[in-house]
Amino acid sequence: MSADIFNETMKENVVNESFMSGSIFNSFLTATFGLVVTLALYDYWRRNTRSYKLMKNIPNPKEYPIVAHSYLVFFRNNPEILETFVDLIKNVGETIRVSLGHVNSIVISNPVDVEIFLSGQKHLEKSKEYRFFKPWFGDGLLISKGHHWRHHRKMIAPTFHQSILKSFVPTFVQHSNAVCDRLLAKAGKEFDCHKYMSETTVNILLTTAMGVKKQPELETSAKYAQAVMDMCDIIHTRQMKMLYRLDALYRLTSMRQKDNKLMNIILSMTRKVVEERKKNFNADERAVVDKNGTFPVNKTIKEKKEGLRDDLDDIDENDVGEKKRLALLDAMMEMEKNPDITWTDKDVMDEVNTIMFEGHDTTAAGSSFALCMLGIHQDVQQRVIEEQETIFGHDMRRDCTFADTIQMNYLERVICETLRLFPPVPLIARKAEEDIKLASGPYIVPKGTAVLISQFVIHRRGDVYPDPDKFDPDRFLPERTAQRHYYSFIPFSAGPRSCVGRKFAMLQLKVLLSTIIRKYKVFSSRTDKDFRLQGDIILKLTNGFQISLEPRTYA
Ligand code: HEM
Repeated sequence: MSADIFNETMKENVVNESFMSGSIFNSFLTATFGLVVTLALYDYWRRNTRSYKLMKNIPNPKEYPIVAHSYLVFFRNNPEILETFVDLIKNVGETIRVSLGHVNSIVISNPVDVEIFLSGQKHLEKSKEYRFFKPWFGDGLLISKGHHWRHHRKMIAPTFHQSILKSFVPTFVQHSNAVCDRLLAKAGKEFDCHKYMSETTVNILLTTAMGVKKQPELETSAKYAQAVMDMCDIIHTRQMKMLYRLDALYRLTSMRQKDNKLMNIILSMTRKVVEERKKNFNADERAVVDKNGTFPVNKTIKEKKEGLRDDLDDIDENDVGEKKRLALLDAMMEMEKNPDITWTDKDVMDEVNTIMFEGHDTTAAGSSFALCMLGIHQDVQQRVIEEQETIFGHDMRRDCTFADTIQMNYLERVICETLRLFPPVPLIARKAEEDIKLASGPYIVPKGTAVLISQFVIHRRGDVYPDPDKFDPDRFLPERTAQRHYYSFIPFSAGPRSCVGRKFAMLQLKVLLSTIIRKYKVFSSRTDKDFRLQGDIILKLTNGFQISLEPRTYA
């Protein structure tokens, strides 16, 4: 190659390169300009939606263009999100607007507003955030809507009739005794009681509502319970973080692979339960024959304030007389066989998955928090044991009966106070079915908005509960309860869509705690100021439910 040709080629290369880099630069500029214009248009659109304009006057934290309030959750982990949320309500107000990008939600914490959304038949649909449960619960009670929900609620609520619950008590006792035996190995040491409580509550559900006959392997129950907790962590992250909300992006993440593995563990366990029950199903053998129809607790139910009554109260009061009654899974098997009732295999699986989750993780958290509280507040524990002594007399080791639980008024107050301070479900959400004016202020909630109701925040309102962080079970003395707005204590939600298992939960908690407390003195080296709370679907302690136990001795 001659020098001239070489120089020419070099010149051409330089020109080409500078042309190339110039065109890359131009493309970059065009793309950046395009992105800025698109984002500006998006922000203009976001601020001009009907929903945004109607909610503009609702107090809210500092809002940035495009991301709006998303920055509040961007770089925060789940425990930090709960803290941020509580601080917001303290600093911004009892009612706040939170906009994650263009998705506007309202957080309400005044009981008069809460009543609007929970009582009555209007706002029964859950907000869009519940859709992340769909692969797990299908159309189960917790997330279903419309006619499907009404039909299922009507069929399932009677399976929690008092006569069925009464028949569960010996099984509650059996599992409570079994966990006490296992806890003996931990006596004198500090340990996390949550694992023990969740194994127990999983096994209780399997052997009561699900009718499993063989005592389940503890390892299987523990694996299921852990998978449920990890899955809740994932769902909570998807609810809070914009990037994980989009299915297309979520599919590309490593979280999705973990999600698949966890769902496998969860669904294979519930599938096995249903298959086994189908093989051994005999309705007559399992039926509870209810001859009495009514129990003394009905007195309390009748005295209950009108605003808090729900279908469970109606069923216990009105569905009386001699009847054969079936527990949940058996009742669903019967419905499936009945040509007059629409009930499919999928309906059975959806409800089993829903109730296995709702029924165990909540009571595991409730009992673990209660044990921590008893360990911290020795004076309260002393009153609990004195009440147990008046009920059990000189036979503190005997099994607890349904009649005993009715006399456990102080223990019931301890459970209520625990659920007030540490509601296992710290937040629920409904979809506004029409434009609604709030009762507490000049605010409009537009149709379609997600209405977030935080039990955690409502239960700690200083104007409703003086010295709100103090653990004081006597707040639940009937005369003190009567002075509060009835939507100011809603651990089980309230109204037509309240927790269908609330009576099951209260009975189980009484039997479990009464059995443990009669066998062990509970201690804690912490105070509740040391608690590191995490509110991902079910309230937990990231630093563990640490307690220690000492066996009680009786003469
Ligand atoms: C301390 C224990 C419990 C607490 C604090 C609790 C709390 C709640 C709350 C707050 C809701 C409303 C959820 C929402 O609107 O998003 C709910 C619904 C529900 N709970 Fe519970 N729950 C407990 C125990 C149970 C048990 C033991 C079962 C079943 C055996 C159960 C089954 C359900 C079901 C099926 C729903 C959906 C009801 C519907 O939408 O019609 N829960 N629970």
